[in-house]
Amino acid sequence: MKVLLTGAWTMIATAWRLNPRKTALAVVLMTAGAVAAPLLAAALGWMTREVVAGTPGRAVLAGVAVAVSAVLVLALAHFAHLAYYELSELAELDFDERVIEVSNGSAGIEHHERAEDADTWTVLRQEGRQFRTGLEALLNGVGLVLAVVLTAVLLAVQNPLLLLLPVAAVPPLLAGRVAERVLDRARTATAEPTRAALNLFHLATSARLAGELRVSGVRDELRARHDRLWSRATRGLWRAHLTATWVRAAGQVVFALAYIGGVLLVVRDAIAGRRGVGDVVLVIVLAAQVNQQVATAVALLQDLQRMAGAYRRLTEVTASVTGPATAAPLHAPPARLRDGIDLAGVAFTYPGTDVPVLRDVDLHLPAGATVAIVGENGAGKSTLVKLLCGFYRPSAGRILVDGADLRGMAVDEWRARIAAGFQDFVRYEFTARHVVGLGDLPRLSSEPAVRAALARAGAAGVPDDLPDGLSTPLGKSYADGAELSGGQWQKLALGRAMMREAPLLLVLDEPTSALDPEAEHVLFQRYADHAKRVAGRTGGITVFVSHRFSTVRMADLIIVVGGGRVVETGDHAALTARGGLYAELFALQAKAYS
Ligand SMILES: Nc1ncnc2c1ncn2[C@@H]1O[C@H](COP(=O)(O)OP(=O)(O)OP(=O)(O)O)[C@@H](O)[C@H]1O
Repeated sequence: MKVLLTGAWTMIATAWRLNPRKTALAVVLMTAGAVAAPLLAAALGWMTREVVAGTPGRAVLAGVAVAVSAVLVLALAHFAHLAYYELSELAELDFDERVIEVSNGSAGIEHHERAEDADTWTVLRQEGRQFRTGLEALLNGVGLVLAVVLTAVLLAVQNPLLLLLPVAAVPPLLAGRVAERVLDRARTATAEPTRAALNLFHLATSARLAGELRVSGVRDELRARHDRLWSRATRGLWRAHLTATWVRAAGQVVFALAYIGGVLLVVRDAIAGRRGVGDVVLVIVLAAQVNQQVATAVALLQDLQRMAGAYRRLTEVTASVTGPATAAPLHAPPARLRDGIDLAGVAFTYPGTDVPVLRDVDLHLPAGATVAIVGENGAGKSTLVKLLCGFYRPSAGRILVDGADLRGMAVDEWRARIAAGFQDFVRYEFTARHVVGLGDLPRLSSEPAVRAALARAGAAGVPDDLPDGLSTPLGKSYADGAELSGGQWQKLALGRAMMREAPLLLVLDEPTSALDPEAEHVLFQRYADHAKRVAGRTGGITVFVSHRFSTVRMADLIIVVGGGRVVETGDHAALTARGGLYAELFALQAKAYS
């Protein structure tokens, strides 16, 4: 009940915050429309009484009352729709924005890894779409409460025993709540196959992946898997719907019996001459309305419960993402790096798994250095980079920035001093200028800054190939959006990473995989020169992950990762002379190219 009231309150408060005038109008119209229904029953009873009594003048008056209340019942709800339609659009948008904010508002990204949170996100994305129904239910509910009160008064005047009718409405209400809980549990339980099926659907319909899917001929396989996942999800939901229907039906039977009893009570009074025909008509219509009110209340309660559930999930996920507030004051990153970054006994295990991905990592990344991380697939290179960016906290050990623990540093401020380019970069469908400028928000639209960043990324020529230069909208979101090649997208993403001119840490995690080795080599050479100049001022460290040894060999320090441990460190000359894993990998690649 508390969840329900909190959800209802949050909804009405949201609607009021978004547009108080429309909220008030919708409440007034909905309430008046709902109250008009019992008034219609009263007017019908009155009209019947006047007709039976043979008073035509009063009967006509009562007829007008019947007509007016009938029109109000039909028309007011319709006008209320117009008022809350816009409100529900705004409220849905507001809900989506909160989900986006929570999804991206945390320091780390663990909440995207935990399976139980992933299920909550899936349900949240779906439930957000139901906002319209939730708000409509709430507004209807306000009117319904008044209508129920008025109906109860009219029934009590006829026979106090008839007040048991609304009481008999309680079992269907409770049954409705139980049924919704059954459905809610099923929705959470089937979130995993639903998420997997949606993922397959996006994959199978993505324009970007269409080529690979065709060549590998996996269409039927994907369809079969999609089918199996949906069947699993639907089976679970169907079973829950069946149970819910039985539970609801049992509740409704209780009310149906009470309804029959109530009508018989007044009919008996009428036969005994204690009541007139008008009273019988009134009770028959009112009792039917009580039935309808109960059905509406059950439906509204379900909608409200679903919305309340969505709010509860959002609140829970917000709390789990934000975590408890840290008591100790956080320190700011240094203005410039003097010593560098140290990793002391660092180990890391991904949330929800129990195999450590990194162990016993002790490293010193000197200020101003260019550092390459190499190793075989799955060795832990990207994980190391993510720890440096503060996406995750080490499970053991410490990362020290000029001696200060990263754990105690204000993550937002640390991020503001980092620039990063990843293999999985974002294809923002904005103008080319903004696609790059987003790398440094204060200079989002600055043409000189964007061009300089593109030059550092070896991508100065990309805008020249676009119909409207940097002003060209990119991607399929626009009718006239230009579509870029994978390499062009990657170059713009690299430009974005280069927007911050003097970061303390620049991480490049295979951001050049779509470029040819020579282009990658030239780019790193150019960037390393720039980095050296900037490093003189800020002591900034460049860390890059690459499988190409022609690039790697340029680094001041090469870190070789193998099986979750650092197996070798040194520069190219020292490592080749050592004849270890690096020398082996280097020789293998050199042979492949020769
Ligand atoms: N989000 C995650 N959750 C659980 N395990 C993960 C996650 N990301 C990576 N891993 C595991 O951690 C190990 C190291 O992955 P990582 O991405 O750091 O390797 P990598 O050296 O960068 O590999 P590659 O060269 O293929 O990019 C792998 O075994 C991988 O399965």
